[in-house]
Amino acid sequence: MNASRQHQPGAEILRVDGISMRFGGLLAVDAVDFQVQRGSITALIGPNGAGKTTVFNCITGFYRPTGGQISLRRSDGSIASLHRLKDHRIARAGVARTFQNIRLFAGMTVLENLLIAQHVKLQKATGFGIGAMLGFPGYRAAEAEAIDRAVEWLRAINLLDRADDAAGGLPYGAQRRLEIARAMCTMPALLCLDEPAAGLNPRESDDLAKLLVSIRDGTATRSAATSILLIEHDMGIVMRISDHVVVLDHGRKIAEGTPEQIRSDRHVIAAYLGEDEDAA
Ligand SMILES: Nc1ncnc2c1ncn2[C@@H]1O[C@H](COP(=O)(O)OP(=O)(O)OP(=O)(O)O)[C@@H](O)[C@H]1O
Repeated sequence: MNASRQHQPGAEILRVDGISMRFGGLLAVDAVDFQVQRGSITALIGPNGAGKTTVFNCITGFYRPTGGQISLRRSDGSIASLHRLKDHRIARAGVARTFQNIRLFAGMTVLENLLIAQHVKLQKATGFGIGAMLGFPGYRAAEAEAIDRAVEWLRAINLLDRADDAAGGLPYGAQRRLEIARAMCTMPALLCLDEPAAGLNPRESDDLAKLLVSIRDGTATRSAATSILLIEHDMGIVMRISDHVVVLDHGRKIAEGTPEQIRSDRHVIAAYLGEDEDAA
């Protein structure tokens, strides 16, 4: 599968401008810039401790960056300044994420996990009022839509036959796919995935790669094509599905480009081999 595509310059959905994050005396992220093009898969890679998760946490509002700006350009052209928003507002602005460790509601069913992800949309349908309890038509319509969307995603991740099973009882690879489906049920403009292939066997990794490409292209369900930013250590997946790769080392961006460019970049090779660059 050669998933890489060309993109129009300036069609970015996310712009990260010089963000820095300091923890006491440690500058974990140092003036990092990059963009995510609309309809692309962008991978953030780098050795352990490079600052990838910290950048993610700044984008998704878990940390407020010490410096710099993060802007999300929505499809209507409006811009959300993510560095100024709290995490729940960032989610509402159209950014969904998954975590390194699976965070499903293990005791709830597979279907319930996908419905609960949509509670904000359901609340909105009744103006965050009592309409849900009274069964107002607006709420009923939104509820039917939420179920349809959940079923579509269950089909896309091959878990329709497990809809009523407890999420915690699914095999690990299926739980990872369910997490992604749960994030997609919020209909994000940008999907941020933190090490989605961690712990997967080769077949599960292959399924994941196909799922991510179909999310990018909008062919997984009837929902729109969705831009993806992912942190991933599995270089097989990164090189196979990414349109653009950004490489961090010691909190700084050391390279970016297509998978082919990154594969042969001497700074990247040196960082992964742990060599002193001057000696490389
Ligand atoms: N909350 C925090 N408080 C203090 N230091 C932190 C905090 N979070 C991260 N760090 C430090 O910031 C640096 C970057 O960590 P980060 O987790 O962002 O790296 P990473 O590239 O995601 O690494 P990995 O691939 O191992 O997950 C590390 O030195 C880490 O110890």
